[in-house]
Amino acid sequence: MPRIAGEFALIERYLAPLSVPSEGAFGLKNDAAVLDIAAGDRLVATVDSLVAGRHFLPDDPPDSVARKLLRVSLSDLAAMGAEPVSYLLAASWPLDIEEEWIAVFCQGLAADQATFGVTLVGGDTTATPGPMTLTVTAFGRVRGTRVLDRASLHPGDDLYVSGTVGDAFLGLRYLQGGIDGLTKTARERLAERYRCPEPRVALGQALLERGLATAALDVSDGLAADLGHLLTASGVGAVLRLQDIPLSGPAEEGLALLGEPPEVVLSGGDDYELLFAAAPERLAEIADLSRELSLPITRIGEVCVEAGLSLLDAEQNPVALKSTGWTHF
Ligand SMILES: Nc1ncnc2c1ncn2[C@@H]1O[C@H](COP(=O)(O)OP(=O)(O)OP(=O)(O)O)[C@@H](O)[C@H]1O
Ligand SMILES: Cc1ncc(C[n+]2csc(CCOP(=O)(O)O)c2C)c(N)n1
Ligand SMILES: [Mg+2]
Ligand SMILES: [Mg+2]
Ligand SMILES: [Mg+2]
Repeated sequence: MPRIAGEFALIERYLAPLSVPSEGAFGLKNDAAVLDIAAGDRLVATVDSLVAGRHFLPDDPPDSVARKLLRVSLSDLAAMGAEPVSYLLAASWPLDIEEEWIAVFCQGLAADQATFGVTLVGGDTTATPGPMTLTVTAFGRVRGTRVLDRASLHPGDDLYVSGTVGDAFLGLRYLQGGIDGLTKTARERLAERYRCPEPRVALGQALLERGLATAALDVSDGLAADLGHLLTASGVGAVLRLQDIPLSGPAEEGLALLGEPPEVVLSGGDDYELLFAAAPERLAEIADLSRELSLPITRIGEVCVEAGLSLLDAEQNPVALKSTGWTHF
């Protein structure tokens, strides 16, 4: 007895309703989607896959898996300064998946489509004998020719990060049974930050529109590793001040219970915060933007001429990192 009514019944029942706002999706009944793009705009495209057991936990709630899936791609659009528009979904469902799982997964997509103003325009459905693998290709737009990129850092630029760092990493450690004694508030907050990142879409667009950032990216692998990508792209180095790295209360609680030093948050990853550089004279405008968006934006260091990343503690002593971030191989 198949657990699923059938491939096309699945598409029609759960996925086609998500495509309704887009004429070019043809109700998910055509060979491909047709995307409108206004004269003078440019399309920004990004793709990321999430694999069960590798990017999310197999028992994570299906609606939060959907939201994380969409949000990690929206975070890449944010890092480019783009406005999210639409997305494709390629889903490889395990052979024994329950239809109810997919129904709740699609409710998560619907909720985030409303939150971020995006529409499903197409995709692909397969079954797999392996772990669930979900891929979103997201499309965004920018007006004109400029985007935020990774390669325009200048020595003397300030480095900033949005939000707080390390919550998702500590959330994963907690969900894997690795932190005992967290308060209920901290447990909920850290788990939520792991399961459902907040793509900084408004921040990315504002940085681009106001010409504030000289380079930007979103932190997925780990702040230190991702900063390394920025530095390499521009052929410069950076100094980071450990005491300025923004930590949430729950993250401080988690670190204290683990007995681990604060610098572990720099390599944890899954933050999906924006890391960007700006000329020192833009400091006040960045503070204004932070207030406008009700989003902390913290200055954590400076770009320098000497290559490499140097991390300093409160006494200006160098701190060595055991790892800079996540890599798959
Ligand atoms: N298989 C691939 N084919 C083509 N380009 C790829 C492939 N894998 C990665 N890239 C490109 O390499 C660059 C770095 O990819 P990466 O996945 O690290 O970026 P990201 O999506 O910002 O980070 P993350 O995947 O950790 O969220 C991107 O420009 C991406 O498009
Ligand atoms: C169950 C589980 N174990 C480990 C991690 C940590 N992790 C996996 S991939 C990745 C970088 C971003 O992915 P990618 O580079 O593939 O886009 C990170 C930080 C997790 N999220 N879930
Ligand atoms: Mg990627
Ligand atoms: Mg990215
Ligand atoms: Mg990565």
